[in-house]
Amino acid sequence: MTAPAVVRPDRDLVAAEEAARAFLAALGWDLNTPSTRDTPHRMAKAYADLASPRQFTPTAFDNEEGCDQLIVQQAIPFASVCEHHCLPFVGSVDFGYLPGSQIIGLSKLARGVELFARGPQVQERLTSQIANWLVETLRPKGVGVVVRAEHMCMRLRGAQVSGTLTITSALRGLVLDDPRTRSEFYSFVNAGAGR
Ligand SMILES: Nc1nc2c(ncn2[C@@H]2O[C@H](COP(=O)(O)OP(=O)(O)OP(=O)(O)O)[C@@H](O)[C@H]2O)c(=O)[nH]1
Ligand SMILES: [Zn+2]
Repeated sequence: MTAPAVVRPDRDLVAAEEAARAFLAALGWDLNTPSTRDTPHRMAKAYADLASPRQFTPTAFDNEEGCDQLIVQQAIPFASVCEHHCLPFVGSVDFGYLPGSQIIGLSKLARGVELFARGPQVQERLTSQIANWLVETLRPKGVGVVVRAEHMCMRLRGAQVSGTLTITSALRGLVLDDPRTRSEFYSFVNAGAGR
């Protein structure tokens, strides 16, 4: 299992802190108060955290029960960073897959979301990376991923719209090609919408 290409292993927290200090000073911040003295350090660490997914093993099991129905997990929360403005976008992921010879440990779906969310992203790429990862890891008969997110770069600045959700999807295999499976996937996803 490979880490997403967006995560840079060569990060330099000392250089990031110095750059944060120069950046905030250039914007007129007073970095000499007791409260802001350590802000460049905190800022460097905070952004590094946002680009640091926890690694894990995507444990899979033989599909001994011969499960041939969709396995769905709803509302996996995530936080990512818009690569255009370096501001967060936050939301949730709904997953569904039609198993082949293997099923995946349920917690690994949430961990897989984090793996791709923690780094500079656009929502469309995040969505398809999650779907492709499940296809490569599990070789299921089909996969569906729906991502709902609010982008802080739209909420806090620019367009300044609050509560707008962007919805993206990536369907693979039978979830894409078989109308009955696709419709069943969306009925699960829509049943959880608005929660
Ligand atoms: N497709 C896509 N666009 C995104 C995503 N995150 C942010 N953007 C958009 O990236 C675009 C960047 O456009 P620019 O015109 O270069 O930036 P800007 O002048 O700051 O634009 P405004 O946000 O409209 O003020 C904006 O429209 C953002 O809403 C994303 O995940 N997917
Ligand atoms: Zn943005």
